[in-house]
Amino acid sequence: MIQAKGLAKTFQTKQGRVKAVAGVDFTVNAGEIVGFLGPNGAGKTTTMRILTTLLGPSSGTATIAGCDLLQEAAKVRTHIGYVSQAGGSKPSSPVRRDIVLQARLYGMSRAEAESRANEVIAQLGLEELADRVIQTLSGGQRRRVDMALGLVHAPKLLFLDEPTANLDPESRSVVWEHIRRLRDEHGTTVFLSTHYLDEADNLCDRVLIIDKGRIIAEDSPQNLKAAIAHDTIEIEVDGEAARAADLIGAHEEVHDVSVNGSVLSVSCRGAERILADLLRELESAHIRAESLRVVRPSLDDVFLTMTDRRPQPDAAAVHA
Ligand SMILES: Nc1ncnc2c1ncn2[C@@H]1O[C@H](COP(=O)(O)OP(=O)(O)OP(=O)(O)O)[C@@H](O)[C@H]1O
Repeated sequence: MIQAKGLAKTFQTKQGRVKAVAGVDFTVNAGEIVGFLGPNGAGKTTTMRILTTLLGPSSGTATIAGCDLLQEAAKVRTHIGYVSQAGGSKPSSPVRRDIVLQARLYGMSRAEAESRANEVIAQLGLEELADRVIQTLSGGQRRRVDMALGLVHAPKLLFLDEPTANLDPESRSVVWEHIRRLRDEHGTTVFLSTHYLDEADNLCDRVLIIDKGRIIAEDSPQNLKAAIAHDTIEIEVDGEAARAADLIGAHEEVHDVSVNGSVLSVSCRGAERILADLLRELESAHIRAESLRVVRPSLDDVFLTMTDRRPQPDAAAVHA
């Protein structure tokens, strides 16, 4: 659905040249929900604006829904929807009227526009709100109206710029549910930027991490977590914690063991694979495990490590 090749954008400013996007290559397949992550100023919005034909690249190209971004920009626009962070709704308009107007702007007759408005209103659960004036809606409700506007022409591909920024947890999960349904029930491909790593983890099949204008990682949240960060097993033992730490530290899959009172923190790969081994070792040394807990790495760990916000011994391997 998206194939970006060497996309780059340099802005000319009074202070000099700003390389916002430094040559990105990536693919988004039909039916995927892909998250675009990166720290402030990494180049997310610039890349999105290029892909949605709002900004010309300095170099590189892309194919969007089978159309060439540069040669067939008008055709690209018929296949995509874009919901910017600011949204596109008119605050003083009632919901249905704004959606019908948007459909008319896409060239639909009044009857077609009204029928399509009813479809997207139902799709986004806006039936009860259809006659309300947009400025009276909550942030989450308004975000769904913005999405309805972006979907009015039934695009194959929807770009969402930080779809749940500043929403409360409940509104966020409602928006997530609608994004999932868009993909599951309508086959829409979704490319979204987000600052929320839990959003990427919960919602996205794959994430792209961009930093300083370059894509530095591209994989499923699960694979990224497995590649970058260790699991931690916390084991509470009944005495002889130092001897237990020596025993466990000798296991080849164990990266590090630290001791705090009677609790061992075991940093390792594949906790579930080695847990039984570790418990057997302790048992044969007559050390009882009182309790244990497995702590999984989060996508935050991946992000902080990959964007060099936190040093990690294995980061270089993933960068390579
Ligand atoms: N029109 C412009 N003129 C000059 N520099 C720009 C322009 N637009 C963006 N930039 C610069 O390009 C870089 C990337 O900006 P961009 O908005 O794409 O980042 P972002 O990843 O979307 O950041 P954020 O998460 O803060 O929205 C930044 O250094 C920004 O200051």
